[in-house]
Amino acid sequence: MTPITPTAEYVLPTGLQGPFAVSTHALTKRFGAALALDAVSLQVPEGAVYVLAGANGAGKTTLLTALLDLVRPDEGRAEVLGLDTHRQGAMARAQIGYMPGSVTAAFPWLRIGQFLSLLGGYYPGWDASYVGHLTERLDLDLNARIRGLSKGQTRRFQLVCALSHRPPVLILDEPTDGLDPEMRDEALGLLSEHLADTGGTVLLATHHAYEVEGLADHVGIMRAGRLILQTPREVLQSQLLIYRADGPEGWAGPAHLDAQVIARARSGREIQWTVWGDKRTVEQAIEASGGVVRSATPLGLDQAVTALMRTKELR
Ligand SMILES: Nc1ncnc2c1ncn2[C@@H]1O[C@H](COP(=O)(O)OP(=O)(O)OP(=O)(O)O)[C@@H](O)[C@H]1O
Repeated sequence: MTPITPTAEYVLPTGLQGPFAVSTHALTKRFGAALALDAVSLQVPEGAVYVLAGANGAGKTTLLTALLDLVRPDEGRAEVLGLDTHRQGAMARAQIGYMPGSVTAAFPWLRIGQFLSLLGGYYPGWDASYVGHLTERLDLDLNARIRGLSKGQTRRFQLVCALSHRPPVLILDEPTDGLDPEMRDEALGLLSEHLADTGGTVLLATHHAYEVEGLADHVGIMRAGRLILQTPREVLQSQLLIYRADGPEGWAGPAHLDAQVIARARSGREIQWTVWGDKRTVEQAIEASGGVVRSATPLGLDQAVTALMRTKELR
């Protein structure tokens, strides 16, 4: 099959409904000449597991760090649970469990247990037994010094720090990066338990959407500083389908589809379209052109994200 990259511009609806646990309003950030965030208006509904995808350098980390007020936007503003992330930064951060994308951990001379005791002092509802449960599940030695941790151990330690105070909002930057498969499953299991216990909201950036296939219910895709799409998962599944169809010798499919073709491929007489649009409308267009639709199937989360990331332009 030879995929054909479309050249048209696409307009995809968002359809997101509030209240939003995290929202940004035309957030813009420049690093010199580089436009890292271009008027980003993110909307993460309360209780959502929102997956933020995008190629390297798309602006995901800049967006997440702006929510922590670690990066100051040039324009626009952001809110977490209704708190302005700059003017009410300390209050907003108290609501957030944050796992950074980098493996650098603070206070490298401390032991894990010492650091967690220190952290607990900032949270009135700190539950030491829950923290013990987290460190045990992620196989962390409380006596280990932070500076001596491997990359994967540091990532596990960072995840414990993010979850330990049971925050209502989790912001996780590549949470499984550096984890071996067993620890990745353990980490995702803890995340799932956290969600069941707290009913909280998760915003996570990842290059591996398949890992959160079972958790994610909202998707946002960034490209070159722009949020080119954000949508509930069920909209993705009902609107973005792969159509497999064939027709008589020489059949090339409908000249025009009243929907947005994300990708096309041909194998012998079978043509495959990845299309965003109303299923019945697409099927009727294929049939009207003399084709027979053999199947119309939704894409898995990872497939959908990859297909949408590859399109030339989404607005
Ligand atoms: N501190 C900085 N100074 C200068 N440019 C920066 C800085 N931080 C980010 N950038 C630039 O901003 C853009 C967005 O970077 P960002 O790290 O947010 O992307 P990303 O989507 O998280 O990428 P990745 O998937 O590789 O982690 C890139 O062009 C990057 O080079």
